[in-house]
Amino acid sequence: MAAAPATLVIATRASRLALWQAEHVQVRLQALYPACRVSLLTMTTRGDQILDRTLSKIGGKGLFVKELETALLDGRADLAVHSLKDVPVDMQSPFALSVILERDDPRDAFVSNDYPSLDALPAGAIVGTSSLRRESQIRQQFPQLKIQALRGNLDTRLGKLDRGDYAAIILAAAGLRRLGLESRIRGYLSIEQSLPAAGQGALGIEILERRSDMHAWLAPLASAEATACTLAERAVSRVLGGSCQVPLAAFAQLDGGTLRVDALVAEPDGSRIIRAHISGPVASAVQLGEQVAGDLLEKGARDILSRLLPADSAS
Ligand SMILES: NCc1[nH]cc(CCC(=O)O)c1CC(=O)O
Repeated sequence: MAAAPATLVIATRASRLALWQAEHVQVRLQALYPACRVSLLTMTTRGDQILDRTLSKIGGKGLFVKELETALLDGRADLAVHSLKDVPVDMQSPFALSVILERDDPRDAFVSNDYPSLDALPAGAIVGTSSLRRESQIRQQFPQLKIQALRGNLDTRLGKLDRGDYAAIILAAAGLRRLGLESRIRGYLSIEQSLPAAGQGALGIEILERRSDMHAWLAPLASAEATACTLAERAVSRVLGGSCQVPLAAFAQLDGGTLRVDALVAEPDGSRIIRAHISGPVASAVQLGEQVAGDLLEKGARDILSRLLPADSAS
């Protein structure tokens, strides 16, 4: 292995969640390499600046990653820390996802000041989420509720709830926990009730592919379990051409040496949800994900995707 690094610079977005994640990795790297100076390079991305339109209409998750990648290319930073959920599945050379860290709670959380759960909401109550994945699953189970868009960082979203714009909002439990906001969680949507997004709750570290020194330095941070699970989940999204324009969920769990992968594709209005699952050896994580995606396509996901995506990107 290469000699320990003298300095490491972590590129990060400026949101409180991004900073928590970057600082978490900073602390872990500092513990691994006590003599190294590990610092943060904080930047505001295009995705952070655009608050008035829904993300799915303006080009999606890549918006949050581009500026950070430029810093890697310029040599201003050595690594970028991301919520894995926000990292495009088609990451390409010269960039690489080097390691995936241990996963936090992957579930979606129910947050409300007035109600304990989705079941308790009266007909017509407004639930905030901008995720088509969450929207389709909630609409199928609770057609009497109204779903309305909810954008902004976690503090902004909670502020909109507190202002009374929504009866309840749905957020990733992991993000709330990281910001010390776990007390805002009134309940959890079970995995069955709201199948999570690929990578939800896990952190990924992006570097330049050619930095073999960085790969070696980061390797001790990897979680074998989270890596296997999220490889399968991201394989599902890759085959289905996943983006935030598609209600798509993929979640894998490891039980001994057996990986179980669950996935779904839905009509945004929840009128139809196509599900598939598979179990197999953890060493075949990617193939298991690809197989589940193939099952979904055969069961009707192809029709849904071809309507939701431009003709050439639905496979
Ligand atoms: N979509 C934005 C985003 N990206 C990562 C998280 C939370 C942390 C995670 O899921 O890993 C969130 C907030 C949310 O979905 O409520």
